[in-house]
Parts: sequence; structure tokens; C-alpha cells
Amino acid sequence: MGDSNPAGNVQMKVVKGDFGYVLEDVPHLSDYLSDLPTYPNPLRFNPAYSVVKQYFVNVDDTVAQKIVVHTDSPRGTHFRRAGPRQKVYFNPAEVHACIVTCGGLCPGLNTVIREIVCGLYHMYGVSKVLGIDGGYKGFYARNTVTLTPKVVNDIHKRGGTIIGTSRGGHDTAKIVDSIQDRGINHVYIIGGDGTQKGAAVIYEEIRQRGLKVSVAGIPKTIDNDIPVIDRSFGFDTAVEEAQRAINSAHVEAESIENGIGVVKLMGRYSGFIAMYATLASRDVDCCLIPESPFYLEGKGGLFEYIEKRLKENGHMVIVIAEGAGQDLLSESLQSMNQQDASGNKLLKDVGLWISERIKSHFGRQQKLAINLKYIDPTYMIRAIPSNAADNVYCTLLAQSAVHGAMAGYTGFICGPVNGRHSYIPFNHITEKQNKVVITDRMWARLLSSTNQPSFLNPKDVTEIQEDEDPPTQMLDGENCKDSKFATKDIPSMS
Ligand SMILES: Nc1ncnc2c1ncn2[C@@H]1O[C@H](COP(=O)(O)OP(=O)(O)OP(=O)(O)O)[C@@H](O)[C@H]1O
Ligand SMILES: O=P(O)(O)OC[C@H]1O[C@](O)(CO)[C@@H](O)[C@@H]1O
Ligand SMILES: [Mg+2]
Repeated sequence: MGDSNPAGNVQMKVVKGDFGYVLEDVPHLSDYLSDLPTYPNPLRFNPAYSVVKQYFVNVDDTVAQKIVVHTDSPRGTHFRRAGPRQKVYFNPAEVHACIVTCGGLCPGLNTVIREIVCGLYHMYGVSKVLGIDGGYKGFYARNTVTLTPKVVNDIHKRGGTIIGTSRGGHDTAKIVDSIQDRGINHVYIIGGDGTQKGAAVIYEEIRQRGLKVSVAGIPKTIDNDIPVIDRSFGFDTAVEEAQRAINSAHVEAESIENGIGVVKLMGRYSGFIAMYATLASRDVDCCLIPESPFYLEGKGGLFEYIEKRLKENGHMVIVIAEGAGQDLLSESLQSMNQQDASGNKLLKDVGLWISERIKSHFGRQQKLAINLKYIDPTYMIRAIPSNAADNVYCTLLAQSAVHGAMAGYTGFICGPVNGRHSYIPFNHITEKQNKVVITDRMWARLLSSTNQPSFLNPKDVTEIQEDEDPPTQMLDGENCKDSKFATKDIPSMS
């Protein structure tokens, strides 16, 4: 127990068992506060839940991170299973909860807010829930919004977040002062990797001040770049909505001689939306993502492929993730060191850039008159309400967070690991990013569906595979590992 984590000050709770079993546990209020009273879970008396056999999660239930094993494999890392416990560490009448949303928008934010509020009210009888207006800085710079089941009743049908969001402005001491001054004892933090780094330091400050406050993170990222969990909410909706843009690009392209449709999709560092939207559509001839370097000119390059495809088929569709080809852009544009308020690098518009490069290449050659249409649906995709599947998923996430906080767990994020909702320590999701592994089967499926060049030579692949752990892949049931491959430079042939 209590290994220190070199990446931060947070103490990790690691329990080791037989045959290589490891539980990477989440903190509990009783780790630093003694003699806390407990109460029977009010769900025991709730007519909806009390009839469900084994509704409560056994305190010893844990979820395996790796489910593909061999006869001699160690049992490996496990996480605590999420869900309601027989005992809770808060008297519902004393709970004062707050919810904050930070970072970029994502379909499903309002559903998570709604279900935290309704979960607290209807499952536990908690009636004090505040929305923090406008992200982290709202703790000390803005007003709060009172959230009740009536206020949130219809919000899942709307895009965005009713309590607003922001980047930057994370001042830990001021945020925790505000939590303390307002008497808040449940903090629900919905946001991406940056937000959860912020949540980790808020938890640490709360622990150091010895406050009875549970901090629960709900991972949000349309890019699906959060590791460990099966997928992030809003991703399914984004892939579905992207089909509309790809379809339009295809209709435009196939209606005209040598038509090219270019669609830009989100994905700053991870190309999951582009990859899944491409695989789902079947109309895409080339998918470009940040993890797979490509080049334009020369043998095996994009221009050669476009020419070939137009000659074969008369039209083509290219999907490009916003973070793809940034190395090529920085070669041709002045240096780009601008950042947003949270310190994220601001990207140049790769869709516009590649469209211009394709037009000028074929314009110069004068042997192929192309017709290119560029569609950028990125913010339209991000701003819509979540689809049915994401709505159900958001409900489960929100309820897991509420059950965890009521049970006294803190300093955790919740999410499905191999289909089972789990409580995961912050460090697991803040130290790495989920990326498409281009030496894995899913990317091979994509290459075989589009027939695009891999832009690699086999030597690069062999070299990388030799010194890497075998990567895993989302649809195969496990999340991807961070890959050196994603950043490896492929020599430009231009
Ligand atoms: N290392 C960090 N420590 C404390 N706070 C952080 C850290 N990184 C980011 N934050 C804060 O978290 C909030 C959100 O961060 P950011 O804008 O990077 O979005 P995100 O949560 O990563 O979501 P997304 O990338 O999906 O939009 C900001 O208010 C930012 O100040
Ligand atoms: O324009 P904004 O709000 O900074 O957000 C853009 C970024 O947010 C994300 O959607 C992540 O939330 C990225 O894909 C994108 O680069
Ligand atoms: Mg981020």
C-alpha cells in the first residue's frame, strides 16, 4: 500500500495478491480522516432498486485491465468496480454537491450533468447541487447555478453544457478555498486530460487540508484520447455525425469529373474519430491521422495516390484529422508556437492547407483538372446533443460517480474497463494519451478498406515492432497504448 507516484505527489494505493494480481485502488476519505460515521445506503429502501437481487457491489469486486491472457500470464492490474455500496459515508441531508465542466465541448455533457443531479436527488435524497459557471475559474470568478431535477429535466436534448466551460484559469488554492467556503463536500469534475490533471491537484490539496470532500472525475473527450477506459462519451455521437459530412463530400465528389471531397474531423493528437468515421462510411479513399505520418510528393506519396484513384474511379474522398500532418504544415508555414489558455498547442487548419496543396499541385501539372470541395464540420459535430447510445453511457458514468462519492471514494475517475464500470486513479489517465496504434489490426482494417498507401516502408514497421509492447486496440476490447510510432519521423519525399 502507499507507493509514491513519481509523476506527482499523490500517494498510490496498490494492493498485491496471488499470481501477479495487482489492485490499483483509488483513495478513500477514511485514508486520511479517522472515525467517519457510516450510514445504510438509502437505495436499500428505494422501491426501484431494492427488488434487484445483488444490486450492491461487493466491496471486493475488481475489474481486470487485461482480459486477453495466456495460461502463464500474471493476473495483472485491476481497478475497483464502480457501483453502489451497502454503506455510505455521507448523510444525504449533509451533502452539498457541485458540478463543473472544463475544456472543449463534447456531445453528452448535459446528459452527464442531468444524471448527476437526478442520481443525487432520486437515488440518495440529496437536494443541494450547484453548477459552477464557466469551468475552473467559475469557482472563484463567477456565479453558481442551482441545479434541480426540474432545471435539468430537458437538457440532454441540447448540445453544449448548460453551466458553461472554459480553458485556463486553474488556481488550485482559490478553487479549494471556494469549495471550503461554500461548504461543498462532493465535487464532480467533467473534462478531458487537462481537466483531470486539475482534478488531481484539487484532490491533493483537499487531502492536505484534511477536508471531508469527495472529488470525482468524469472523463470527457470527443477525441477519445483518454487511456484505460473503453471509450469516452460523445465519441459515438461524433462518429455518427461525421457520416453526414463524409456523405456530402462523397455526393459532391462523385457528381463531377475528377471530384475530390476533403473532410476535416477533430482529433488533436489522436485520430480515432477519423479512423472510425472512415471505417463506418466505406466511401473514404484516404484517411490521414496524427499518428500516421504521410508525405505529399514522390513515389508512394499522397499526390501519386490521388492521381491513381481519380484515374481508376473518377472521384475520391479524403478524411483528415485536425492534428494530422502538422509537421508538414510547420515546414511550409512560419513557426507555430501559439497556445490556448490551457497551454494546448493551437493547430493550423490542416484541411484548408491540404486542399490548397492538392489544388496547386494538380493546377501546376495541368494534366488532370480536379474539382475539390472542402468540408469542415468540426464544431457542428461537437455542438450536437448526444445520441441514444451515448445518453445511456453518460447515465451510467454519472451514476457511477455519484455512487463512488457517496461511498466515500475520492480522487478517482470513473469509466468502463472491458465493459465494467470502474474507479480508476487519476494518474492512470493523466500520464498517457490514448492513440491509434498504426501497427495494430484496426489500422490494418482501415488500410485494407481504403486501399490507401501506408506511407511507410516495411523496415520502419519491423524496427518499431521489435522494441515495443504489443499494442492493443479499442474494438478488440482493450485500449491502445501510447506508441513511439506515433511520433516517429518518416522522411519527407517532397
Ligand atoms: N496540468 C494541469 N494542472 C492543473 N490544471 C490544468 C492542467 N492542465 C489543464 N488544466 C486545467 O484544466 C482545464 C481544462 O484543460 P484543457 O483546456 O486542456 O481541456 P481538457 O480538459 O484537456 O479537454 P479537451 O482537451 O478535451 O478540450 C483548464 O481550466 C486548465 O487550466
Ligand atoms: O476550439 P477549442 O474550443 O479550443 O477546441 C478545439 C479542440 O477541442 C477538442 O475538440 C478536444 O476537446 C480537440 O479535438 C480540438 O482541437
Ligand atoms: Mg485535452
